[in-house]
Amino acid sequence: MSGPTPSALLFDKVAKRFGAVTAVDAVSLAVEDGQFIALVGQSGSGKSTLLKTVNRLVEPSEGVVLLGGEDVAGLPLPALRRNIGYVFQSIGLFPHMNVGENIGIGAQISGERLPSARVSELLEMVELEPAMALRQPDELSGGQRQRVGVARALANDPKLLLMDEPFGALDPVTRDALGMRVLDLHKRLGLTSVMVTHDMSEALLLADRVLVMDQGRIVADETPQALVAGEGGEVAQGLVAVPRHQAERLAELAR
Ligand SMILES: Nc1ncnc2c1ncn2[C@@H]1O[C@H](COP(=O)(O)OP(=O)(O)OP(=O)(O)O)[C@@H](O)[C@H]1O
Repeated sequence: MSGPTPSALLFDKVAKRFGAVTAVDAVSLAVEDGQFIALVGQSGSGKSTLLKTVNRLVEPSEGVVLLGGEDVAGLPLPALRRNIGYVFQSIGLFPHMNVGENIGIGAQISGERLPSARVSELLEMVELEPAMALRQPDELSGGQRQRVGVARALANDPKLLLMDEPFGALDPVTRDALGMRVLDLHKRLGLTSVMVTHDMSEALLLADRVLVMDQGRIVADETPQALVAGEGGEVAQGLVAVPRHQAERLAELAR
């Protein structure tokens, strides 16, 4: 008899200490297949550290992270990272490689070559022209570079997409457009997505589940609807107050 389907991602009492600093403090959490999670919280609350325990850019001091029921600590790093899309703010495109080569870097590391038709398909997914494949990264705008970062993260058809402040450096219009695009891809490709963001309004508008971190712990785990309705406790409501006050001030201007 087979047991229940394992969670897409499970953190079991995960802790990470850097010397005297406890960055992540005994976090237990299950992320189910197809969820879009936003991880919010003030600077230094442990969001990035928790996210990085999944692809083992950070090794936990205690606890385990299970990906589809498998302990990530027991998986060979290349195989683990091939199955996880990872987008981060500084993107990290290789300057001496063109866009197509950057998108295919994962395949190249595995000794394979991403077919140019696949590169074109990935560029179209992020609303870039296929001809962009031949450009160098320094010939792109910041928004275009970040789109290439998303295309690269999706190149190997991952089931899990991790994003660490993916749109943090973008202007608000580009940020909004790319966020909506990623949400569309999340649904269309059947991804499970976890996004770290400072921006509560971005979290409320994109995610179906918002986790609030404070001093290494998850202090709220709510739907956007519940947060907007005032649930989640003090820290969460402190963050929700920012977009709420902005919306009220904008409404004042319209009167
Ligand atoms: N490699 C490291 N060495 C030492 N301390 C670290 C390291 N990485 C993170 N920390 C510390 O761990 C704590 C949590 O950091 P983390 O980057 O996870 O927070 P965050 O919520 O993602 O912050 P931000 O939103 O500013 O990126 C901070 O006190 C930070 O200084």
